[in-house]
Amino acid sequence: MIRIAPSILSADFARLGEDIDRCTGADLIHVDVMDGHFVPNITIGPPVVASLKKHTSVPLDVHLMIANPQQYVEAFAAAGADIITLHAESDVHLHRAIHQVKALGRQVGVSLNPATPLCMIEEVLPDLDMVLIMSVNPGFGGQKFIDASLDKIRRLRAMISATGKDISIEVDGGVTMDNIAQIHRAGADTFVAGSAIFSTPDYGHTINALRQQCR
Ligand SMILES: O=C(CO)[C@H](O)[C@H](O)COP(=O)(O)O
Repeated sequence: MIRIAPSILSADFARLGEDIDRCTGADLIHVDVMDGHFVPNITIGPPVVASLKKHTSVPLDVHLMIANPQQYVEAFAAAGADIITLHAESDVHLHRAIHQVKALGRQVGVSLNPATPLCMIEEVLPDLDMVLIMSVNPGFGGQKFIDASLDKIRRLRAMISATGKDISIEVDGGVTMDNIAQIHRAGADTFVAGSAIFSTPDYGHTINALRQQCR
């Protein structure tokens, strides 16, 4: 399975619906929620997710880069998030937060910043639908892929195989036409791409081309 998830962080926020419509062939729409505390940028909240849910049938992959995620999980689930991803660094009670998302009937992911080791999620890995490896320091689009992420993805794929469960590896940050095949070979199956898609004239064509690079 290969999934391409355009990150709307790089879209035109004044034309969000139109930009999403132009993402033909997208498997997920990646929604970056930033609060100015956990990351040094501020983006959007549940009302925008609710509007997107009415606008598109593509599943919404909501990435919470926020402090106190447990406080907001219910609002994002009610707004229509299909996948809710929390940061391991953002909640000391990660097990409780994960099970809060599952109890709301949503798929759950946990994300790790580049400096966070995989052992942070060892105990909860079997409970997850997805692990999101940040391959840039979160907060901004258009950054360069951190090469050390490749080895981290390989090691995570081995950890997941040992669980015997079907858990996705999503990679976010600096994914381009030139490196997506290598990231896929390392073990990732879900690819967030912001500037690589929204800086091109034909988003659907670029999404298809990114997918073809992995074949
Ligand atoms: O989470 C993010 C930044 O924190 C973005 O999703 C990510 O950076 C995508 O942008 P690009 O593909 O341009 O690197």
